[in-house]
Amino acid sequence: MSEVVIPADAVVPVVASGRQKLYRRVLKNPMAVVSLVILALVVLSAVFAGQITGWDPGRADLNDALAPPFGEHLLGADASGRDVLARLFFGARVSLIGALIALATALAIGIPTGLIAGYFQGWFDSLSSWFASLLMAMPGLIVVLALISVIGPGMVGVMVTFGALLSPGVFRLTRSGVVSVRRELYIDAAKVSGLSDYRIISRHVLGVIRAPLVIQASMIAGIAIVLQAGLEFLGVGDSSTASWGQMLSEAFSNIYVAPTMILWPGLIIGLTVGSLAIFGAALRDTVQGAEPARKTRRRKPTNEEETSTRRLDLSTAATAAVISPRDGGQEDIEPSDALLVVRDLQVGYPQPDGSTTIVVDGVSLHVDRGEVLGLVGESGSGKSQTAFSILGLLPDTGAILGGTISFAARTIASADGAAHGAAALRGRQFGYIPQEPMSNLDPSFTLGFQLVEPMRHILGLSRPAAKTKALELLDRVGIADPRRTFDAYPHEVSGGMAQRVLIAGAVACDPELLIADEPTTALDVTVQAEVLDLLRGLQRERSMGMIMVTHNFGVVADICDRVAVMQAGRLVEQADALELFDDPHNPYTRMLLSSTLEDTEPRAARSTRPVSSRGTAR
Ligand SMILES: Nc1ncnc2c1ncn2[C@@H]1O[C@H](COP(=O)(O)OP(=O)(O)OP(=O)(O)O)[C@@H](O)[C@H]1O
Repeated sequence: MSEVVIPADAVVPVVASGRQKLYRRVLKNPMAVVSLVILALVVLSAVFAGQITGWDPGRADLNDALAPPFGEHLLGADASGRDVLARLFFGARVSLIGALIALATALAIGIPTGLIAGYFQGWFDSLSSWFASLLMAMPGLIVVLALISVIGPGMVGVMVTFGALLSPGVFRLTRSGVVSVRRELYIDAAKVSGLSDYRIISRHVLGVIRAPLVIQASMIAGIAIVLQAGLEFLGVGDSSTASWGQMLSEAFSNIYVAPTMILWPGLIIGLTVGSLAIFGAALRDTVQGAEPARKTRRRKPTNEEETSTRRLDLSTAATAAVISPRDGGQEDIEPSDALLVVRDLQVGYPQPDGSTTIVVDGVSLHVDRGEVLGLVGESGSGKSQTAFSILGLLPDTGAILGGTISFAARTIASADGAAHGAAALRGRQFGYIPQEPMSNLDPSFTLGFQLVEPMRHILGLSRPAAKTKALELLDRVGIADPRRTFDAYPHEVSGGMAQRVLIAGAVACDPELLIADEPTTALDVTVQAEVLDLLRGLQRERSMGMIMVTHNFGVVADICDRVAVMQAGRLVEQADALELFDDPHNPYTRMLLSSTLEDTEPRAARSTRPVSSRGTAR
């Protein structure tokens, strides 16, 4: 069976305003317009075949046998005296319905299996990929001929079989499209906002493969028409109904007597299949031409970060073995009413050789209500892995190997895998602010849609109520023109605005715990301070607990009440922020402090902070 190949770079989302105006751009392409007109004429002639020709396609009159064109019969009559034009138009019905059946079957099998395999992967992916390869290796025509000998020449059975044999192409296209986006940060962001897998797949993933699927569908329809005509030509179709393949076969038998007879079915098959292919190509060109480059998942470190990391790397070896008196960050004063408690957390990645890479080891910390905990350390020290463990968003290859995580006195994660509470808390009690605002927004949807959707799903708000709340939130996070931003697509706003939108989204469902993963790193320095002010303001007015993941002690000085310092997956020191700045015990902490603060002063004076309920300065 011939495979329909869509180039990998066609697997791109139809985005932004491009999506709205796609049909307009397609209509500006002359090839697309011509092919659409031809396809429309074929469809109309099939639908109104009886009215247009006035002839019964099965009515034979030997007096008219092989009558020439432009007489009583516009395109002449065949060897049995049947009207060629009527048979062409009625034959179009057979071809179009056959193509639709094959197409529907291919899409019905290929799309769901491709979505599930690409999104969830695992055993289903392996099994379905193996099965798709098996189907593609089958000689399609022979399978269909064998089937016809068993079930007879009925069109439905034959075209369903064609569709099933063409479905691996759809499966592969869908799967590769899903795989290319499933690791995108905006998919993680959608998970964090509490959306179910079904909603993420239907809204964020399916949108990416919509355009390439349309292209693939046009090609499958063309192939189905050709294959069906080929079968009819070989005489294995239903001879009682007029069809293009049957007309070709009859014309071929009389080619020396009436050579023009072969022209009409050949022409209409060629025009229809060619138009489908040209329309698919025009659509692909339009989509690709309009596509802005998709942001990559991983951000390139800034020069400042690179320098900082290099500085840290030089001194890490010297400090690695030293643990301070406030060592290991082990919690000896964990309050009984703490909002979040992490005890002896160990996270690891099993390796193919049977060993396990431990990336977080024995981390214990807590966050009180209304408290900001800074989680600090150099790149690779395990900050994000700790945060993702709390959010229940570790990659499939990673696992919690030891310890527990409790939220509001309920265990939500443990090494035995018995507790999986984080998924239910995401978007509700847990809010998350990511590092790279742009990558965490789906380019296919407006910012407003991305704010409203979780609110409708999680808070059960109506669309107008969710929109009103979204506009209020946009106003609260300092967006100058909330309505315009609400209707904008991610590429139409600046990084700072995008981060404000994500902050609005993170607090939209009134979370109790906000986890901010280096929320200012990707922003311009002038915007960083404003975003920190905003976060601090929101955190205070809502009394949220907050974990601020950062490598920057300037940020800690600005916003954190307590600090936990991580090095190589372990906590090396944990203390009140004031104490830590005044008297860092651990050499690694001292080295971090000196490397971060050597060029800059903390922006806010710490003495201006209020005193928390636990008596720690903020
Ligand atoms: N999917 C993964 N598979 C294996 N190891 C991983 C994976 N993700 C992260 N790690 C490892 O876990 C360790 C901790 O990574 P983590 O992302 O938590 O660091 P980080 O302190 O947040 O750094 P950064 O500030 O650069 O984000 C690193 O050594 C990293 O290589």
